Amino acid sequence: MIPISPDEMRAVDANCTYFGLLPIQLMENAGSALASEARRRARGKKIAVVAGRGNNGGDALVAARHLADLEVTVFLLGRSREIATQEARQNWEILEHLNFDLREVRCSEELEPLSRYDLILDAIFGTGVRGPVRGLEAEAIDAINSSGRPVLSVDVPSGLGTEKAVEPDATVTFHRPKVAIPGEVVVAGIGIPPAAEFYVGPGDLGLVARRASESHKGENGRVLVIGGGPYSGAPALAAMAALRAGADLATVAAPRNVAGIIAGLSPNLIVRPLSDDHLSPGDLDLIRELLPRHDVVVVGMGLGRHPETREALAELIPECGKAVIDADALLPGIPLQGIITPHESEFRRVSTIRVPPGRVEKETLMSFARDMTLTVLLKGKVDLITDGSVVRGNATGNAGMTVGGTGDVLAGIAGAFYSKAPPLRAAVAAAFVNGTAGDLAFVEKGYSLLATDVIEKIPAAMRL
Ligand SMILES: NC(=O)C1=CN([C@@H]2O[C@H](COP(=O)(O)OP(=O)(O)OC[C@H]3O[C@@H](n4cnc5c(N)ncnc54)[C@H](O)[C@@H]3O)[C@@H](O)[C@H]2O)[C@@H](O)CC1
Ligand SMILES: [K+]
Repeated sequence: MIPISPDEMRAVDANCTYFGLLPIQLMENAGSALASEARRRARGKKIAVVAGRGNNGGDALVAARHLADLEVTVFLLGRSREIATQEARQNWEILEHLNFDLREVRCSEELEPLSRYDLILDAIFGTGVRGPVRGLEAEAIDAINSSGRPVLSVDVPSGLGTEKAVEPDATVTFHRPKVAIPGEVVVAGIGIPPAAEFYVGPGDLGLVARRASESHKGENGRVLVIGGGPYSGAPALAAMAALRAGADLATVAAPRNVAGIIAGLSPNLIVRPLSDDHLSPGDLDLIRELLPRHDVVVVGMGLGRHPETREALAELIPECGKAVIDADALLPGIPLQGIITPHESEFRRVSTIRVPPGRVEKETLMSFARDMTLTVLLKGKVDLITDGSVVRGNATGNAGMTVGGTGDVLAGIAGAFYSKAPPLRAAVAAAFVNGTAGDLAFVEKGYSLLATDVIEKIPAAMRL
């Protein structure tokens, strides 16, 4: 089984909630699995639960209820009114109502009896531990380690990754192995089906959209859009979407015939006119000047098919660093890198793989991405996103989004996220935000929906 980091696990949990699989259900499953393992290991009836005030403690409170036929004592570190989550509090209150042996611990002396138990469940901290462990929690870790009794850690040994951690006999970890747990590890399923890790949700957004409150202008992404020619709206949509998705700066490099129109569309955009009515090799010096001042290049929308444009792209794209490649830049023979955002016929064109309509299989997409060292976001009813090793699906979006321009919006959002996150995470979150913004716009506009309506809903989609 592939290990999972705390951040990724938090994203899975958040997505489960979005799909209606609630934390209280997962906690019940976790506590039940934990109780089975504890029962298997306990050499006697006396079980001590040492619980912190987060959900890790909550898991162990559930286990205490499942072990009610044994002699269970719960040591809660701190006061019950300080329990941090609704789910853990609810489980504490059940035990209180049912008169379980509950002790609110305020100093480490109250943990001395630990050496008299047959098994200790360590549930002080799980994946939510932050910074150094001090005070009562540190003393409780010492008390567990010096108890001389068998210890079963819940999810991860408490304090793992900090200077002070429990050294258990074994750990029951939930769903998937967590990174870097030493010693014996038992992985317990908690009812999260593979589909809950395949489909994209707001947890994926959490993995890219965090912004440090003290960040400066430019630190949240500078996106250069290269597009336009036959079309003027496409690059403007991509650039506006990048700004709404959190980029600090969006520059559009566009052919001179449309540069003025684009600049007139929004005062938020910086527009650099190219030398001709299409992108040509003569523009490369200007673009090379712009590249170091941007983090990501979003290229292709509305460029048209002039042979000189093709020549310019072939030379330019390998110099772009992080690139989101879309539409008219998706041609065979033009080098690809970073993220590509084809719909199905563009995918056929660029990959030269013969697939019947509606039949791009996950495996085909993955092996193409792997061979080309690319992240592919294949737009469809369910978008498929892969970097060749992981494949994800995005089911947000609606039939109203077949209107022109929504693909440009998606590429712009992907550009904004790619400035801050690795390509797979950026593409996954962009697909979710674009589709969700489209769904919010559809509620108001129905089939009259326009790409600009989708852009206006990006902020609401990002608040999910
Ligand atoms: N969220 C979910 O859907 C699920 C979570 N689960 C459990 O929840 C755990 C994560 O729960 P939480 O996110 O509540 O976090 P934890 O229970 O790991 O710990 C967080 C608590 O400890 C406090 N804390 C953190 N660092 C501290 C430090 N250095 N010193 C003192 N106090 C500190 C926090 O203020 C918070 O109250 C997982 O490990 C797993 O056991 C499971 O119930 C399964 C489902
Ligand atoms: K723990």
